[in-house]
Amino acid sequence: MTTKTLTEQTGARTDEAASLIGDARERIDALDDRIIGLIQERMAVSAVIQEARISSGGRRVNLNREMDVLAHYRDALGRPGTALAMTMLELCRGRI
Ligand SMILES: C=C(O[C@@H]1C=C(C(=O)O)C=C[C@H]1O)C(=O)O
Repeated sequence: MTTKTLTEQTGARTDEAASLIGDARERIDALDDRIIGLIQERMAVSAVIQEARISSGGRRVNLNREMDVLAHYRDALGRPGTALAMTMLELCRGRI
């Protein structure tokens, strides 16, 4: 097995930049772990709401609420925020 140098792994052209990128990527990996954990927590909370609504005779999906969630993400992150929220809603309530 050949081990790549940090410079090869990062695409940087100097050791200084490679070191900075290596450190920053560790932070990104840690942030991604937290984001994934938060999404999983959100999925569990969303499931509780959906089950309560279905048990009460209602529907799984509530489109008015989903519009508010989409607007929240769009206002914070712009147009890509809408796409992100749509993916997250699909994770939380499945495809409709
Ligand atoms: C969680 C709910 O149920 C569903 C899931 C939603 C979500 O994950 O944000 C939003 C609306 C509903 O389609 C809710 O009504 O709040």
